[in-house]
Amino acid sequence: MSELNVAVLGGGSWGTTVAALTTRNAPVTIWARNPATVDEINNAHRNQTYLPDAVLPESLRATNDIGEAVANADVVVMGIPSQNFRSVLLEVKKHLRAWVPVVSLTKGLELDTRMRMTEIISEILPGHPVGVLTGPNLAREIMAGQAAASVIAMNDGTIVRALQKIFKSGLFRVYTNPDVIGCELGGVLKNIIAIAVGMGDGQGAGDNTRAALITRGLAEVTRLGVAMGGRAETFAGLAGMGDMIATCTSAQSRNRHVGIQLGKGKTMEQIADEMFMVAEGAKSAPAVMALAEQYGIDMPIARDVFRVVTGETNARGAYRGLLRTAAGAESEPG
Ligand SMILES: NC(=O)C1=CN([C@@H]2O[C@H](COP(=O)(O)OP(=O)(O)OC[C@H]3O[C@@H](n4cnc5c(N)ncnc54)[C@H](OP(=O)(O)O)[C@@H]3O)[C@@H](O)[C@H]2O)C=CC1
Ligand SMILES: O=C(CO)COP(=O)(O)O
Repeated sequence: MSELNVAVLGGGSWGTTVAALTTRNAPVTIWARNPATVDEINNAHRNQTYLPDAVLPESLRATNDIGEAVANADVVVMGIPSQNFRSVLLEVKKHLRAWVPVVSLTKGLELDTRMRMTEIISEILPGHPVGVLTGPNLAREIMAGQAAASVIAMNDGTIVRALQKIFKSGLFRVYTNPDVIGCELGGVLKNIIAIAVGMGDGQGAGDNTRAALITRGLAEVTRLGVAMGGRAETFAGLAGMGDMIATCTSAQSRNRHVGIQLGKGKTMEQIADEMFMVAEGAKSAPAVMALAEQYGIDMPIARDVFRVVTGETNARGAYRGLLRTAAGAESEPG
């Protein structure tokens, strides 16, 4: 057992899962804003809303006092959706000791600024080591005891190895990677492609179509990711292709679910009304398109998802449009 105290912020599906996994290696306090969630984790060792079938470790302590969670933390883990990330981090800043590493679990961009979560951390907490934990990691499956692999990405080679030891366990293999930008963008951008795949699946598209969308999707995600400073090989690894496959093919994916509902003819408003969990791809699509324009990258699949989630067209129209696009060389966009 490590002596490092870990604070996980966010009592949703993934925050709770990472907190539960990490109790195997370190003392963990999870902060959730909802007192009922805190009470349920502390007393019933469950989080029924987000992880209905899971029993949580008794050693996992929950609080809704952010200061209590963070003041003695040696590592802070942020499991907060991207549009709320900054406001929670500003609260963290009031209580955090100097130089404590901050790890993001979040797979989205801030809409107003187009910033990655690690950029927000560096802006608000300058000097703190910053990393991401990311990969093909569907929360419920991991809580059900299925094996999975993930990547902890950080620039500092010494700290990243210490963090690897905190997060890894028998069925949860954690690899290190120095490419923070590539790993983070792999997690963000695959969500948009999962919506596209869902849109096809919702309209009854075939397996060949799904494979084509995933492959061409990965190509456009890689082009933007490399232009923004990520390494091409990262997008062929767990944080890129791995997460793309899991999210684009899983019945558990919220982003793919949004796509399926769009494919069946529902509007984003109807889907959002019926969903209580976050689907980051729908939120981040405008920021992704703005970045594609800024970096001069053609992203036809992401563009169609953007047009559907913003109501400019519907899934049927977008799908027909994709089929009308003339194909060039495989190495080219389109
Ligand atoms: N679920 C998964 O399998 C995986 C998710 N991720 C990523 O992890 C991030 C978190 O997602 P996930 O846990 O799944 O989301 P969920 O939708 O399951 O839960 C979101 C959580 O965030 C909390 N929250 C939202 N806004 C605030 C706020 N302002 N202050 C405090 N808490 C807040 C919610 O609290 P409340 O309940 O009170 O509303 C809830 O506990 C996302 O970026 C997602 O892409 C990454 C890998 C896997
Ligand atoms: O990031 C995830 C799996 O790695 C979770 O995907 P969804 O948010 O689409 O459920």
